[in-house]
Amino acid sequence: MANCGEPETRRDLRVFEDKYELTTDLAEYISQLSESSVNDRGCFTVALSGRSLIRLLEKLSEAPYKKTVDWTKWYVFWADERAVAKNHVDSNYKLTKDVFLSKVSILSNHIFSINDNATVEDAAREYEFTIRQLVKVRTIGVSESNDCPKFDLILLGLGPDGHVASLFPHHPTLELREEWVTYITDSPEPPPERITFALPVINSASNVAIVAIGEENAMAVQLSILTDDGKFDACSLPARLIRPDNGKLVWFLDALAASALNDNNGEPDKL
Ligand SMILES: O=C(O)[C@H](O)[C@@H](O)[C@H](O)[C@H](O)COP(=O)(O)O
Repeated sequence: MANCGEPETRRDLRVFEDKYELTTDLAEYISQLSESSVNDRGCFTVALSGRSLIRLLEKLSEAPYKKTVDWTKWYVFWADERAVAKNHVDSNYKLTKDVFLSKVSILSNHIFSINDNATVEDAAREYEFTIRQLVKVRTIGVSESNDCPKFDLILLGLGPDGHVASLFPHHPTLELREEWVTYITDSPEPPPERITFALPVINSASNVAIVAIGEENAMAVQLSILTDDGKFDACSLPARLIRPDNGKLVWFLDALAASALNDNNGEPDKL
């Protein structure tokens, strides 16, 4: 069993009555980060993942955000993608396009989807190369502590097994330190072939949000946020390894996903 080290517990928890309240606050959070990044750096780089999480982004295509967000300054990436055609129902790109990208005015040359015409190995290498070029010209920032890209925001869904992006429990990808983008061919959830950001890239972001909805995620949420007792194997729960070096981590939870938290191991913000 690999030992990935144990993150210190950091809790910025936002717990909402239901998915609708969560969606409203998430949209506001993203729009505020977009505004501050555009003010500070002239652009906003965001990497997406998840399925239900991506569906929540539809809120940003509605009033007031459709008009108030400076979409032309957005650069969109995927923290993970499935190795399927871009028009396949399982494609994260397709889902994002259908529910969000097709409804806002992000420039098409600012949308960095992953090549669906290459092997996963080549697609991962190509994607990392693209990101390296954008870091060179500082469209994507660079981490102060290593040479990793510093995305303004990385949005992560959470699987009931504690996976984030396509980083699954006990998978060797959790050990990667040099690669920025990697691939797997043995995903425990279909489809088996996927491309994913490695942990150092996620942990170099300025902001990371983990979004979990529903009772099926309650145990993974509880174990991810649980105070370290020194014995917990973090690699059994990749979400525990999300610890931005210099950035902020926020958990967005609906009441069902937060239902296994209690006063001893979590103190959700009162909203
Ligand atoms: O392509 C994927 O399968 C996703 O990126 C995946 O890894 C996701 O993060 C979790 O399955 C939970 O996602 P949701 O909670 O957003 O559905």
